[in-house]
Amino acid sequence: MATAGRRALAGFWRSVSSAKRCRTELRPSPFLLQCRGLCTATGETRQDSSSLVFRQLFDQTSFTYTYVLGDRESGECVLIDPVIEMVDRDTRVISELGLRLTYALNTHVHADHVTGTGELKKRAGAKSVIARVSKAVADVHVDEGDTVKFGRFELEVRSTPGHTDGCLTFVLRDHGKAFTGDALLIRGCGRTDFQQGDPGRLYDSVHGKILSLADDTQLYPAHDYTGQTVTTVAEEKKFNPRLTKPKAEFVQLMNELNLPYPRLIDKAVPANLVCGLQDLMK
Ligand SMILES: N[C@@H](CCC(=O)N[C@@H](CSS)C(=O)NCC(=O)O)C(=O)O
Ligand SMILES: [Fe+2]
Repeated sequence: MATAGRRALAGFWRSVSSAKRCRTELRPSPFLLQCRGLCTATGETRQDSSSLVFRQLFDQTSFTYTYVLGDRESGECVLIDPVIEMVDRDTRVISELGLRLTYALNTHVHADHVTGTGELKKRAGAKSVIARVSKAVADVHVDEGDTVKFGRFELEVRSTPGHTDGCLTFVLRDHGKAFTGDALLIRGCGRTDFQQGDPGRLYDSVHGKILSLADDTQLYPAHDYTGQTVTTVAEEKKFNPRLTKPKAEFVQLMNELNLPYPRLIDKAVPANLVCGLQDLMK
C-alpha cells in the first residue's frame, strides 16, 4: 500500500477507536456512529447539548432578561426571572417550543419589577422557586448546593448574597452557563444600597462562587442597560470595572454610587415577597 494510503487508514482507525472510547464513557450503545457525547481533546466527554433548549428573552421596560431552559426530549422546562407583564409572551414561547413549564425561578426578590412567577403558577401550574434565605413566599425554597431539575438537565443552586441576602446564581454545569441574577451584571454588578445590600459580601460572592467557575463559562445576568446579552468568566475577570478592583476599593466605590432608587421599588419588593400574588393575598 502507498504511504499516503497507509496514513489515511491509520487515521481512520484512530478516529474509530476514539469514537468507541467516547461511546463507552457516555452510555453503552451498540451503535458506534450514534456516539452523542462530545469528545474533547483530552478524551473526556461532556453532556450532549443537542436536546437543551435555551432562549434569552428581554423586557424593554425593566431591562430584565428572562431565560427559558428546556429539555427537548422530556418537554420539561424552567423559566428564570419572569416579569409579570411578559407572562403572555413567555407562555406563548414555551408553547411554541413544545415545552411544559415545571418551575418558575427567581434569582432574588427583585426591586424594579413584579415577578411573573405567581401568574405562571396560576396559568401554567408551575411551581415557584426562590431562596429560603429571602423569606419570600414560594412553593419551593432552595439553599446552596440544591439542584433544580428539568428533564435530563439540572441547575446547581449557588448562594451569592450581597445585592440582597437571598441572591442566587443558577449553574448549568455541563453546559458552561450560569445565570447570575443581579450579583454579576455584564461589566458591572448589582447595587448594594437597599434591601440587604452589602458590598463586601457581594465581592466575596462574585469572586468565590461565580468568577471561580471555568473561564469559558457563559454568564447570563438578570439585567443589562447597555444592549449586551452575555459575557464569560474570563472577560469579567479582565474587564469588569468594579470587580477587578481590590476589595476595599470596590466597597468604597459601591458606597459612593449614589444611584436613584428603582422607580417601582415600593410596589415591587412587597409584591415579590408574596411571589407576585399580591392581589390574592389581600
Ligand atoms: N432605573 C431602573 C433601576 C436600575 C437599577 O437600579 N438596577 C439595579 C438592578 S434592578 S434591582 C442595579 O443593581 N443596578 C446596578 C447599576 O450599577 O446600575 C428602574 O428605575 O427600575
Ligand atoms: Fe435586583
